[in-house]
Amino acid sequence: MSAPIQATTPAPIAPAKIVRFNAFAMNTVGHQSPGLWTHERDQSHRYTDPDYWLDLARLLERGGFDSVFLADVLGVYDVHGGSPDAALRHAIQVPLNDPLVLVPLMASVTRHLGFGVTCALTYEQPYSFARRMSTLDHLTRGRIGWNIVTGYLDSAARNLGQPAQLAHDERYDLADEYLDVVYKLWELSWEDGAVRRDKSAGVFTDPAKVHPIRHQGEHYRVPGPHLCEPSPQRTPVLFQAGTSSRGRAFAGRHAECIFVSGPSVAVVKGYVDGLRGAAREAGRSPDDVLIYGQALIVTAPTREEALAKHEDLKRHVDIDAALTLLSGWTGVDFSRHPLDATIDYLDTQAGRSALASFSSADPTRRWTVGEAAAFIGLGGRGPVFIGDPAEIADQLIAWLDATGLDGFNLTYALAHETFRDVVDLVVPELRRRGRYREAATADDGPRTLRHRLFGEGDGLKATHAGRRVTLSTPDGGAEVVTVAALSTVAGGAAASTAVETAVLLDPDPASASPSSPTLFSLSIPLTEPVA
Ligand SMILES: Cc1cc2nc3c(=O)[nH]c(=O)nc-3n(C[C@H](O)[C@H](O)[C@H](O)COP(=O)(O)O)c2cc1C
Repeated sequence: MSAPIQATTPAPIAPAKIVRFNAFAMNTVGHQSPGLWTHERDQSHRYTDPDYWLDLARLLERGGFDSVFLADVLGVYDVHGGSPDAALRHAIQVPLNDPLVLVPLMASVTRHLGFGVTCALTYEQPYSFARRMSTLDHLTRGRIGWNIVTGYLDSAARNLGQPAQLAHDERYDLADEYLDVVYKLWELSWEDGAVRRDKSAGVFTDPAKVHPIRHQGEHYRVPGPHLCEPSPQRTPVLFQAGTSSRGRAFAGRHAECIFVSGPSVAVVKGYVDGLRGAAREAGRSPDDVLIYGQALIVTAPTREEALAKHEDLKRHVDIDAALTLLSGWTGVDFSRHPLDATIDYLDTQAGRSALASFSSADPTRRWTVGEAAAFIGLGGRGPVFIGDPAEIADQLIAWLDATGLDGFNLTYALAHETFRDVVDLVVPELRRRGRYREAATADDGPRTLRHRLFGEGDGLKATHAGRRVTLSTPDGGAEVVTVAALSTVAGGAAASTAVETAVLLDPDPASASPSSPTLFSLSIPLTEPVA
């Protein structure tokens, strides 16, 4: 006799992940498609015109993009041929204006779009930088993000008072301490209730609720307090884009959103797995980070039109310009190598991922210099998806499934035509499939960028719960703790007692090594008022 059939509850099916879009731009001509500025339809030569940026902001808002990511470097690309000539001739990220000042402009015509702005921490003191970010977080009503970079161009260091840039791993060590300082300024210096604006009592700020941070580290000494009152997010959403082993460790510790660039599923999947692993090692959930892969979309209403468009774009790629870009990214002067030479990996003091993505990151593929230049010529170091809107949606979803990405950091070939095609053709197709956020309605209140990305909360806690931090205790000792929720440390009434009580959960001396994150190494009671 057969066993009675038992009713089973079917396992709940997880809803399919939405596809996220981020727009990759820079306050310059061309950006990631060297040579394309010469195309008659490209508008990027208008980068000095405020309307150029206002139009882009309105377009991305209409398309429901998570954010616009504004890249930046502080030097010229002079590795190729040992001079800036090629960069100047081909407009390879020069001329280049400041990205930060675009933000209030673009924020003034949008309510939801986030801003991931690149600022190199290497050349600026954390105290003044923290104020600039707080100001922008106020002015955008909580939509600012910071792409944390340490730079990769020696030309930047030489112009900013250093003989050469710091060595690769040292830059990340510096960055860890920098983050330590700015977290303290943003999260711990002002309690939530510090600003009273009490006209009848004549008290604007309660001094008992504003604290020094007394940071004394290897590179920085910052007594505090922070100059700004708490902004909607306090800490801007933290973006990062390094995949070397040191870069991954840094990202695992700090990043909430990560950008990766790789030419194939194999390379990108390797990056994604490594980065999620690094988040786990830092005591966070691997899904606490959103990872966006670089990509270019070439689309049109029909497949034939899209293919023709792609052929037309390819005709404007300039190989010498592409090599100028690649040389700057990698620190290798590719003008000295024939186009048919194969690329091997070597450690340089520039960024390491760019070279690795055409060599060691995929051992099954050997790239020649010419192939790599042609590849990055259209859309930089990511794949190019070509087809009608349905074909594009299929490709995006297939990449998401195969790599574990959360979304795409979209480059353009033609400004702003490429993004307009995405917004008008691809976004509606993804929405039809339930794979894209719905259009914002008038009822959708403005949300902070962090809330919009992670679905809850405005503060760092939304993604940093679970991480381990080292606290210096008042008696000079150190204690490694797991943060249950950053709200217990960050601001508010709880902050005054958090150091001794709420935050000291799960002491874990095993991980108390010098490399442990030292997020809140406070050696002062948080209740201490400003002297
Ligand atoms: C998509 C993407 C965008 C980047 N944007 C910038 C940037 O705007 N400015 C900058 O100095 N570095 C930028 N970088 C470089 C990274 O900050 C980092 O230096 C690089 O990825 C190498 O890191 P790694 O050696 O740890 O792999 C970017 C990297 C990627 C992948």
